[in-house]
Amino acid sequence: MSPAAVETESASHDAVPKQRRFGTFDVPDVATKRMEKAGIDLSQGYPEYPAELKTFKDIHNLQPGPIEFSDPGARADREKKALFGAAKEVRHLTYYCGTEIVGLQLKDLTPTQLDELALLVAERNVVFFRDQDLSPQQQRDVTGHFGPIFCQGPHVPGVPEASVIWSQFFASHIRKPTFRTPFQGWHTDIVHLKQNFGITHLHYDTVPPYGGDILWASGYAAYNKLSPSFRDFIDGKMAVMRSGDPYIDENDPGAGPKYVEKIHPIVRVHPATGWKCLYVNGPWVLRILGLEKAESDMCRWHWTPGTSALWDNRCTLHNASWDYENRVTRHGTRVATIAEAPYFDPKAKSMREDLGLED
Ligand SMILES: O=C(O)CCC(=O)C(=O)O
Ligand SMILES: [Fe+2]
Repeated sequence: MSPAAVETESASHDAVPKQRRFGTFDVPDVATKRMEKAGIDLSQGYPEYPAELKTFKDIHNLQPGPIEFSDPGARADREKKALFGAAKEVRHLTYYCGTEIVGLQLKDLTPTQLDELALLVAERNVVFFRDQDLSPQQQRDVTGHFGPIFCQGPHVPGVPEASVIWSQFFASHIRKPTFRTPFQGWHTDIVHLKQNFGITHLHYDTVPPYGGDILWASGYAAYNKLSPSFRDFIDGKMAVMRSGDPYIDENDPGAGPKYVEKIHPIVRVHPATGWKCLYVNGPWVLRILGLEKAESDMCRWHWTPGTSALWDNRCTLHNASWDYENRVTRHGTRVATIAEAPYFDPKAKSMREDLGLED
C-alpha cells in the first residue's frame, strides 16, 4: 500500500468513533444499534465492576461438586456432513489451526450442526463466521449448546451470560488510569477452576479497520513440537496453575483479593478428538516451548464487524494484539462454557500419531 493510501485510510478511521452516552458510559454506535435491536435497555449503562466483583466472591467455592458436562463434539458425525453440506464454503486458515465457515448464520444452526461445530472447533482449535446477525441473547443460546455457561466481568444488561469485551470501557471504569488489556500474551482463559472453559464464543460488533487481531495457537501441535523424550517426560505431570487476577474468597473476605490456584495436568486429552495437547497458561508459563518456530501452528484473524470466533480453551492458546492501543473502538460480547476437569490418559494418542503425520 502506498503511503498516501495509508494517510487517507487512517485519517478516516482515526476520527472519534460515533458513540452514545448512557450514564457514565459512551457506548459505540454499532454496539448500541445491536443492543437496541435486541431489546436491551442500555439506560443504566453496563453493570459496574465493583458489583461484578461480588459474583467473584465465592470463586473458591464456585464448583463445590462436579458440573455435568458431556462434550457435544464427542457424539458428532466425524465427517460433519450436516454442517459442511449446508455451508457455502469451508476454508482452512493454516495447516493445523483455524477454519472459516462461509454462508451460515450461527443462530440458524440445528443441534446436529452444532454438535459437528463443537467437533470442528475441537479439531481446528478456532472456527470463524463473518457477517453474523447475532444478538447477545442468540449468542448465549447458540453457545449454551456446548456446555454450562460461565460469565465473568461486566455483562450485557439483562443477559448475565454475555460478558462485555471492551478494553476502552475496562480502561476507564475498571483499572484507572491506564490499562493494557489482560488478554495480551499467550494464554488460555481461566485455569483456576476445577472445570475450566471449553468452547468460548467471542463476537465483535465494533472493530478497528486495522489492528486488534487475535492470534490462536494449537496446543496439539505445540505438544508435537516437543522432542519425543520431552513429551514422555511431561506426560502425566501436574502443575499448579494460578489465576490471572486475584479474587475475594467468601470464606475469608477480610484477607482481600487472593490469587486462586489449582493443580492440573500440563498435558491433557480432549474428550472429543482424543488427542493429547499441551495445557499451559501465561501467568504460569512464560513462554511456550517451541512456539517461536511454530508459525504454521498459529492462525491470525483480522476482525470485521459482526464476526464470531469460537475457540476451544482446552487445546488452544490465544493472544490479543495490542497494536491498536485503545485508540480506536473495539467492542464485543463473549459467552464461555465450562468443560470437563482436565485429565490425562496415558493411552491417548497425539494428533500426529492419530492422523499418521510425520513428526
Ligand atoms: O479481544 C480481546 O481483547 C480479548 C480476547 C481474549 O483473550 C478473550 O476474550 O479471552
Ligand atoms: Fe483470553
